[in-house]
Amino acid sequence: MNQYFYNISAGNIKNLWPSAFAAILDGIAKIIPAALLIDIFNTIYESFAYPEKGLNTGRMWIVCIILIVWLMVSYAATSFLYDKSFKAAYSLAASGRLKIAEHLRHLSLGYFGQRDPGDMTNLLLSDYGQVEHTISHNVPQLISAIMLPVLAFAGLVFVDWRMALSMFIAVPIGGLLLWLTDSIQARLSERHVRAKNEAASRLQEYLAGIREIKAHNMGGDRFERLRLSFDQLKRASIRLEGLVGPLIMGAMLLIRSGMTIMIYAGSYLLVGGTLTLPIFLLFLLLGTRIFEPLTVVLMNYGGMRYSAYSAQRIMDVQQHAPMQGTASIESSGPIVFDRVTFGYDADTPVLKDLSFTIQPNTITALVGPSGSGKSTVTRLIARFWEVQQGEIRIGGHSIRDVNPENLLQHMSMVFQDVYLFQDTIGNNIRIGNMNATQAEIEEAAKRACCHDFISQLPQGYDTPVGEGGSTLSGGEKQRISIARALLKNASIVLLDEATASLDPENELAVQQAINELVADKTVILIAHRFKTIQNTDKILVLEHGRLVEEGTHRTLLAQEGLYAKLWRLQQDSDGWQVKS
Ligand SMILES: Nc1ncnc2c1ncn2[C@@H]1O[C@H](COP(=O)(O)OP(=O)(O)OP(=O)(O)O)[C@@H](O)[C@H]1O
Repeated sequence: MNQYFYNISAGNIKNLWPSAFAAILDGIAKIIPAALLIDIFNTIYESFAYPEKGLNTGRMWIVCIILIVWLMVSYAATSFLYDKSFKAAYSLAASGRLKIAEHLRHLSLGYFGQRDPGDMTNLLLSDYGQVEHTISHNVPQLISAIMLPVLAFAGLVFVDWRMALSMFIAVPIGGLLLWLTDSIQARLSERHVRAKNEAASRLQEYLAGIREIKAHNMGGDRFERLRLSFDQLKRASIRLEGLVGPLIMGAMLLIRSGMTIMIYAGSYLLVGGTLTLPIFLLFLLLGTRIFEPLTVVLMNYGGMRYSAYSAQRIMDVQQHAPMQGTASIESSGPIVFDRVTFGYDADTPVLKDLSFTIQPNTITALVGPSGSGKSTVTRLIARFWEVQQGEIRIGGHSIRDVNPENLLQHMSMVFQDVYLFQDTIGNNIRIGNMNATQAEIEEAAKRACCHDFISQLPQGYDTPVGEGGSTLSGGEKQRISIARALLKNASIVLLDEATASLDPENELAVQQAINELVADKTVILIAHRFKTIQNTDKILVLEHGRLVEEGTHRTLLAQEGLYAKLWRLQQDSDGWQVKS
């Protein structure tokens, strides 16, 4: 139970106090008027039983006034505290979501490779929504449902222990039933969440790949996977409701049977003369009130069990250790790969025993056949993944010890697959430097050869970009990405096929812009077109994740090895054309 509260409060049980306090107050507020009503009844009853005394109107008035004042005070107090509990729930969820999003930023990209994107979206929206609802609605109900019977039992035992016992005797049996079936419910909830995540992932995949699905007329297979996942979700939902529902109904029935037992026992004792009518009425009135919250809680029990699993998933992500490191690199210094072995999956290394040194303020080109590990080298320099063996050092510091934020401050990157955010073009360039002025953004855009096309758009730099940059061409996106890098002006520049998707007209201009960008920088460049790297300071030739050659264009050609072979192949392919 403690773990449950710990989880749903995202590790801070104090967050639940306002709702707990509100719930207890609300519970007491419900009992007091009932007790006062009994006093009114007792006063009237006495006036009939002892007519010589007459009706004690003074007492009646006092009780009525207390009742009115109590109702007003309790209304004000509970609405104030409920307001607090709802606010606590919603702010907990809002800050929790942001905290998780921030935490995710500090995890290595390897972590995301192990999880489905749909799963993460579900976690942040659906799981948090579930927990939010539990804290704002179910936790107050649960606390009230537990506290009320306990307080009532403690009080009623002194009024008439036989009646109190008969009223509460079935409660532990109902609780026992729930406890015994808890593991089944936990398992079914878990399966349901998994099925829901799978359906969300398949749907996301289907929508993201809709272009390919249409282009290749893939309806059948893809649609089948989507249909299967929805089918699985339907079955998991039916199983969850079908099994958990009757169990909860059973527990509810058992608990409610306490009222029947109490009525039976009360009638028996009343007839026997050992119980007075007002006491019997008191138990009858309180009985309906006390078990009401418990019934509501049981109705929502499935949802609460479910949210326990949601909360556990949130905690698991929160407890996943972020990337460590406190050192900072002041000036970039040489980049050293020291016997680095790395695989996205630890059992299949992509880079094997890789060693080389890149001197500061030089341009180093990475070449090699497709899949040889060139992009992986650049991702490791940026510490998107941690290496499994060996060490990468920048300026003498192992990057494992460097603060990841500090490391990335020193790097500008231009990837093959550019992602643009759903924002204006200007703001997408500003990502390079959030403090940049409009003039600086335009200057960077001019140098990256995208100012002209942006200016021709109806809203210029304020033109919104579709999600992922879907409203721009590949070349346009890449130029915007170069503008970002120019704006960042970091000392290490990682260029991954920066000019691959540009038309020949723009390529020259972009090449000039890149030349400006790379001046006095440490540059690691992946370019498939060898003519762009003939003048680089060093070329590293990779094959199957190993460094097979290293030198300048001239020395490598003279070696007549893999580089010379790839160079000749490219020379030949440059002369190819599609024949009509
Ligand atoms: N995120 C990833 N998860 C698992 N495997 C990956 C991932 N990225 C790349 N790989 C694999 O690692 C190997 C090296 O990939 P990498 O992208 O570094 O090669 P590359 O030389 O840059 O290729 P290309 O020239 O085609 O871009 C390939 O076998 C690739 O399939």
